[in-house]
Amino acid sequence: MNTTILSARSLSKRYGDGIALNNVDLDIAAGESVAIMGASGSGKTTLLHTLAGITSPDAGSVNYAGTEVSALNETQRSKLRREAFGFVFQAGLLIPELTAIENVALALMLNGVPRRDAEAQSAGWLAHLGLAGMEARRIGELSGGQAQRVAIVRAQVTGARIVFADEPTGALDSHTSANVMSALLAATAGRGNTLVLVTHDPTVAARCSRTLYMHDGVISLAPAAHPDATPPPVAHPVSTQDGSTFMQNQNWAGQP
Ligand SMILES: Nc1ncnc2c1ncn2[C@@H]1O[C@H](COP(=O)(O)OP(=O)(O)OP(=O)(O)O)[C@@H](O)[C@H]1O
Repeated sequence: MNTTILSARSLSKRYGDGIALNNVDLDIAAGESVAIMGASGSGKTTLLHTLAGITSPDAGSVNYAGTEVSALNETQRSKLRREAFGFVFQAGLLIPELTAIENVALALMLNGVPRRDAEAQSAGWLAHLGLAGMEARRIGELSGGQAQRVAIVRAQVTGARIVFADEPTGALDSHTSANVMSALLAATAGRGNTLVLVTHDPTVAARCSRTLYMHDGVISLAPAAHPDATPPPVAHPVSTQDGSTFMQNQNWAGQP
């Protein structure tokens, strides 16, 4: 649980006169689920994209499992993203013209898996996340929660060691959001992989093993006095399908 899989050192990123990341240091261990909260514009998405090698920092470095991500060229970074990382975003990255199974299988086929194998693996994973019978539906024929579960399957079907999620439950009602979070945690930290997610929702953050707060491009362990950063309730242990449980959200024990 203590093996660092992703670390950032002195990350800085400016957009014009604005500072999106200001000298950020962060270590994330394999198997952790880390929630990033903070006010709008505080730098959460910039941090997520910089950790994932989508955005290049102006200064500082990101290291993934011994690889200096910031030193890779775009082709190498894109290969790393395809093979080691998965992504779940609020609006989804799903292709509406394709069916659920085609969306998932595509991720495998891009990594060289033959179509027949890709579809067989995808069908297994879709069933695992409660989507059996929906394989042939196009994305528009699924509910928001079902579509997000397809996005989760697609993000981790390639064996992603880290899944980055930006507001994965942002468009969902609270009941569906809780179900999608269960699926996301079971498919990532529940399998020993890592989840880094951005959320405005304290109940979503409370399901993760650690919550970080961003203020003006800086990370802290405590929320600002801002309505977006209301402390989450102490987390309940989350059961996985294999009967184990996730850690509680530890930041809140005994904190004001
Ligand atoms: N591509 C860009 N061009 C210019 N400015 C940007 C760009 N991306 C982000 N910014 C600015 O950087 C700052 C941090 O943005 P970021 O999207 O990381 O914040 P956030 O905390 O994720 O916000 P939100 O919760 O609203 O999504 C903001 O001031 C934003 O306007």
